[in-house]
Amino acid sequence: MSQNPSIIEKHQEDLTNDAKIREFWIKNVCDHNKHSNIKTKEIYDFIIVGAGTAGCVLARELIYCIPNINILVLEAGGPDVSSNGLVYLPCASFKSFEVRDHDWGYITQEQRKSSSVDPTKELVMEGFSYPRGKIWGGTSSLNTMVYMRGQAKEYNDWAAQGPEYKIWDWDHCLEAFKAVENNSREKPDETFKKFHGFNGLLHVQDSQTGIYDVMSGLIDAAKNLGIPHNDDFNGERQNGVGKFQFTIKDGKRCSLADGYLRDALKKVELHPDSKPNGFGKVVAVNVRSFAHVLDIIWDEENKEENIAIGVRYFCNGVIREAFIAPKGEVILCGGAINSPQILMLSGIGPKENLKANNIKVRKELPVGRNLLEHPLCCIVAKSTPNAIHHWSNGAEVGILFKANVKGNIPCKEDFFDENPDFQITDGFFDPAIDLFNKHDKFHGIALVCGLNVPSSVGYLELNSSNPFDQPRINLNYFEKSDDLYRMISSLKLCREILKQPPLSTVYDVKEIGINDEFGQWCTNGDMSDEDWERSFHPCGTVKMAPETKDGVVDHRLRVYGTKNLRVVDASIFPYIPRGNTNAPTAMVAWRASRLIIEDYKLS
Ligand SMILES: Cc1cc2nc3c(=O)[nH]c(=O)nc-3n(C[C@H](O)[C@H](O)[C@H](O)COP(=O)(O)OP(=O)(O)OC[C@H]3O[C@@H](n4cnc5c(N)ncnc54)[C@H](O)[C@@H]3O)c2cc1C
Repeated sequence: MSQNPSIIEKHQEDLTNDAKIREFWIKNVCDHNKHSNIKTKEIYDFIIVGAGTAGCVLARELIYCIPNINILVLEAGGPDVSSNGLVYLPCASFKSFEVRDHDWGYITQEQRKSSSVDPTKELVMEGFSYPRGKIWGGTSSLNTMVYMRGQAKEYNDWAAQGPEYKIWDWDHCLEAFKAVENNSREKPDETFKKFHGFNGLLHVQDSQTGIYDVMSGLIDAAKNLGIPHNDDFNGERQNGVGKFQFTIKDGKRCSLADGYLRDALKKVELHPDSKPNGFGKVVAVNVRSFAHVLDIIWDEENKEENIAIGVRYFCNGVIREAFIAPKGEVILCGGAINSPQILMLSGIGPKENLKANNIKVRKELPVGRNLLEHPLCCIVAKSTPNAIHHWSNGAEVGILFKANVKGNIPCKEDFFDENPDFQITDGFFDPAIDLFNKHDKFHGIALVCGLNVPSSVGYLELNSSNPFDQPRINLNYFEKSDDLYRMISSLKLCREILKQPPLSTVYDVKEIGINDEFGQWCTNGDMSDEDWERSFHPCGTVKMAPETKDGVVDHRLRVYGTKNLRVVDASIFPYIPRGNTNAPTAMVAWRASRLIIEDYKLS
């Protein structure tokens, strides 16, 4: 189909601005009847929606493992080369997720609840900005680069959902983690070698700044309280204090676009057509940038079966359609907010929400219902000037332990518990680095407390049937009071750490406050309410589980009640990993590639 060129020309400038795109969409594109003569017919073996963490791994694995196929990758954002290379700079990682061009610009819903501590008090959490990468590499191009997998236990919980889920037990997941990883630790010992991979395309390394004054001060302060040292959070045990490893290579961020997508793009072959003198098929991955997928195209001749045959997308002011070849699949890798949105726009989701938005229900499933997150609160302290290395990526030390459900300071047993549920990540800042944009007047430390196993569960739902409209993101933080008390327990621990030498003695560290309204009860009143609210790890919204247990995809990540349609990204996690979510998502994509390859070869 071709759009009226004058409309496109007129709006060309506006197409870099999200609000304008939405307006343009409503005025010119929404009316499908106006464009019923769409003619473009593109056919691919696989259509991957989203070139994020999962999409990049999947594209690379499929193109190298299945002969003679071609793949279309549709990415709503652009290549990761703009912003003067900002995304590559580890020390700018706390800036890169604020660059509007790379971000979907989501804002969470306001949340109101009565206080668990003082039920007469109503608490209001305003909506806050919720970064998600809209760029090659997706959120791996703007994240903080911490390499953390979580614990064997939770993957075994994934596998415990039924005999067929055994393909997700720790042994299978560890194989996938190792396949993706290329760890460059110097002189790794035998235990390290057992748990790590050295030939994958995702580069992982120790902190490039080494261990320097204030950072080692923080580690010593934690050790003073009896917290054991841990030199590998992805090894035998996860508890303790130590340095993280990072997805960095040669001083530059290694996103999954760097590691995987660029490698996939190297594979280009001309596969001869079977007909004499026939044109060959180009066997390659075709990445189309600024291509926003609107919905799935279904085979209308077999309505009952919900057979996905392609996708509709919006690119350069034109609606296009792309189709899959026989044996092909549509694979959604849009991440935990967008994959459920695309499913719902395509008629797969909770009946009430679809009907409320005039979307025909094809298959009723609890899409968007299991929104899992790691709530974060932040405690801030001043320190002596210039204690931070200017090349630091801001988050280098981790402290993992079991938090106390009654809100007490964790004790020695909690520090040695091998299933920690809490993660403190340091953030060092100085005016030059300006960690949160607000503490620009002093040098200091932020300890970011993250609840790794929250009991509260959120949900997301459509706000409208407009694919450019944001879905409503309801996080339901601290709905269950044990989450709040574990957070309070950990903030109290942070306070004790900050009082310890050498932080208090050598670096003159002094607490300023807890940036969390919900943490007020354990402060001494001297606090600020800014920035408490950041959180970065949404997952679970397209849950992998039996259909009777609120699953949306089965153990092979196929959407229930449909054909030729899978979801492969952080949205399929049935339970949230105890740690960060980039490595687990890449692992899921690698496992999924093996399942897809098996199914392709069998079909
Ligand atoms: C600020 C921040 C810091 C973080 N820090 C860490 C960290 O230190 N360590 C860690 O392990 N994890 C971290 N994470 C989380 C981690 O990066 C993500 O969980 C992970 O990248 C998710 O991968 P994904 O494939 O599910 O989604 P994404 O990587 O978000 O990929 C989805 C892709 O799909 C595209 N897309 C979506 N909808 C459409 C559509 N309709 N049409 C076309 N394309 C579409 C998007 O533009 C995007 O490129 C952080 C996250 C944030 C936001």
